[in-house]
Amino acid sequence: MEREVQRVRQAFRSGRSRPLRFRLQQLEALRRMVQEREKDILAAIGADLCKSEFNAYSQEVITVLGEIDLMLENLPEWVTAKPVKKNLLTMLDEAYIQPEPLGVVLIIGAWNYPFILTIQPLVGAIAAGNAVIIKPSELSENTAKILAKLLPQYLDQDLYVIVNGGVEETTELLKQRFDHILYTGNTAVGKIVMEAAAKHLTPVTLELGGKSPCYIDKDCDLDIVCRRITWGKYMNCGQTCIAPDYILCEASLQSQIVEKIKETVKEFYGENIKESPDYERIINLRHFKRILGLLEGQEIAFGGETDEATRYIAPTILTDVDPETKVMQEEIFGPVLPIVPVKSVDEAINFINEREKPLALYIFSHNSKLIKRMIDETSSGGVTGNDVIMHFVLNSLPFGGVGSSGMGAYHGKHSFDTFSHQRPCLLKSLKREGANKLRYPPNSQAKVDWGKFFMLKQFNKGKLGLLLLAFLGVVAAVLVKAGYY
Ligand SMILES: NC(=O)C1=CN([C@@H]2O[C@H](COP(=O)(O)OP(=O)(O)OC[C@H]3O[C@@H](n4cnc5c(N)ncnc54)[C@H](O)[C@@H]3O)[C@@H](O)[C@H]2O)C=CC1
Ligand SMILES: CCCCCCCCCC(=O)O
Repeated sequence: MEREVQRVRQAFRSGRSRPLRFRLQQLEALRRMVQEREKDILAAIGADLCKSEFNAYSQEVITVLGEIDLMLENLPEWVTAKPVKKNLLTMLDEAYIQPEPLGVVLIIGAWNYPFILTIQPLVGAIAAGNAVIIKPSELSENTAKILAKLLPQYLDQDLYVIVNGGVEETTELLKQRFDHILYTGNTAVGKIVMEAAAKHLTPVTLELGGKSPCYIDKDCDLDIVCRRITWGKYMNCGQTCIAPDYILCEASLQSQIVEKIKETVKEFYGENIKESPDYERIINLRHFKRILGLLEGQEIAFGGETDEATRYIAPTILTDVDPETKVMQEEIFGPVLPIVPVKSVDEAINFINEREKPLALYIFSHNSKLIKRMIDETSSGGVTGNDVIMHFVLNSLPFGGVGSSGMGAYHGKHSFDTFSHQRPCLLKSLKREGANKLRYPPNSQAKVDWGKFFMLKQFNKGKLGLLLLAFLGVVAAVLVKAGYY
């Protein structure tokens, strides 16, 4: 592993990942890969998660293509140095921020959206001029294999390297020195990643999980609310990090919510959900059994059917859920939707604030003041009001967690920034030494007074002095303009 990382570092040091033209070429090559090998990619995702081609395309491929297009369009502007505001001391100098690549980036992906969660960060890392080691999840083995086959056919083979394997390989990788690590996965492993990164002072972006609450106010259109929640909760069989994990609402709304979700499930997946090409399966037996364990002792208001052989779990709703039970203690990551009754919005806000900061918060209400109030009085990685999931899709919004749901963010320009160092540059002239002498020893009250004038715009010599100084300023400006200084 050490040799592999060294090889990538050597390639980075060659400097060829830096020029804008090269970055654009690589992004175009990646886009060609996705377009030319679309069938293979969709088949691999399909085999991992029992997902239809339509769903694999619309949930994973579209967003990646959109991200590449955005980079291709905006990269020339983003890589350009940005001049910054100057002060009196630096008004004749050049001052700007130059984004520069960080170096060798490690991207560790998760299995639930195995394509987008590795390729979307890769797009950002290439755009920012880095070399990259990509470690897809071993649980989505078909996607991991197809990526290992395709990426070297389209991208520079020394700069962008894929390493497949499990915990052992990831552990070995994490011993190496990187310039940034972006990890997507569960919070416990997030701590392992951060600990390993700390040994090299490597910055991390941690895209973790958690329990994302969904508050439903009684002032709303329940038909629409339930349709949107049904889509976001049962998409990918509930294995979405920003799926609404549980519902908070007044007890009286529960039965209507159950009825409306039930109707929508029928509308979306038909009478026989098992036959629906739009309904996925649980990734493996371990997760299947874990989710079944969460149902123990619960009041199942809808669903609950399971089939171990195909790892099928029906869209399920639990009502009157006790917050102390297991299903409310860990992220569900499956098609089980608990409803926890609360008496008021205040109680909902307290409920959210008493727990770890979630990755997403969803609030449904006609009352925009209530939505804003909940945003102001809680914290979460992101928020969508009156819908679910959709803040992930808008790539002008940074995507990431806060507290135990993660740190740092990516998507669009935010990815470019995450994988860049914003390098402050001040370029002075070797002339104009007269003004510089004010900061050299020996120091004096007069120099301090000049320092106060330049840095704090304070002048303590009375009105006459100020007038004189203004006059000198005008003379200096004229001289500068005329090129005498
Ligand atoms: N914030 C976000 O964008 C997302 C967060 N997630 C979260 O990820 C979780 C599901 O993913 P996981 O089951 O964790 O995915 P996983 O089992 O695929 O693990 C993710 C990566 O961590 C590596 N890994 C696993 N155990 C390790 C260990 N002991 N040491 C070093 N590396 C290790 C794996 O090789 C894999 O590449 C959920 O909590 C979900 O909410 C999932 C998708 C998106
Ligand atoms: C238009 C639907 C796009 C859905 C993409 C969802 C990917 C979320 C990744 C995750 O949160 O685990």
